[in-house]
Amino acid sequence: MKQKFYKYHGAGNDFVLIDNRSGGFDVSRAHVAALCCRRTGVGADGLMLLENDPRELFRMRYFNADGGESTMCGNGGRCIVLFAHHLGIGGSRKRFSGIDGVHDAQILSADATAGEIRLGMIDVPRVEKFPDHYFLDTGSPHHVEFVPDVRREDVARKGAMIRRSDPYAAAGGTNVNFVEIVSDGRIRVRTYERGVEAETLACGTGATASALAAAVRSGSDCRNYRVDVEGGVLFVSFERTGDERFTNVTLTGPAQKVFEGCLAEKF
Ligand SMILES: N[C@H](CCC[C@H](N)C(=O)O)C(=O)O
Repeated sequence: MKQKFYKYHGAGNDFVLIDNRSGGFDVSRAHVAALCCRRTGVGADGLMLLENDPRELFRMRYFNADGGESTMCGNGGRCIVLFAHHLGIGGSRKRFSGIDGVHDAQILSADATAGEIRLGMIDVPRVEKFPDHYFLDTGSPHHVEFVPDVRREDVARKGAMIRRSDPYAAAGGTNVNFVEIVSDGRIRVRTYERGVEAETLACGTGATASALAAAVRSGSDCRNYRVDVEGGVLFVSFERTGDERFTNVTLTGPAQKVFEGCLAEKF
């Protein structure tokens, strides 16, 4: 039987989605990378499988465009919630398991193609501060540095250099975010994504990391951030306990179905 696939994006971060509840999808590195290839495949920043889970509504597995299974994807999390909605799985609130733990999501609005989704992210117990950057894990690892004007940043070159530098190289690399403070509670972010090995139009865990780092850096008591990214606008909210512990972290933003299709027999 031909394998159906679906294409979604969240603020321009785009994904191939597969309903793999019956199992059997070929997750070899070569097959996933071939599907994500923008010239000879479907083309995407990543691929996600929706699978059965023993306790939660479903399980999300995330693979980067290089074919490797990876850590949490925030934009992907919002897209897979809309995908589950389109498959008739669960109601407006959905609880699913990801590689970093359980996520509670709420569909704020949705129609047959688009939706606005609020995604619960994991707690962030620590934000590491360095002279010229921050490092934190919001479900994926993020290097965050603040710059006067993100539009002037050579994200491709600087991002690749930092992503492969020590100490990140030995730990499997990191995503790299360049952040401009627009005002208290508003930032502009550009992200070089590990596993895509390029700048993406948005990175959900990166937008989240950038907002938390901006809160630590500013010392303000702002708890809600608007994050302007190349592909649109995301919103991050959180609670702070102590100086650097973040809980009730949420990432809110759009998810959009683009098309669906069937893979050719041999694909
Ligand atoms: N490339 C990331 C995973 C996807 C993150 C991004 N697409 C998001 O929306 O959070 C990594 O390997 O750490």
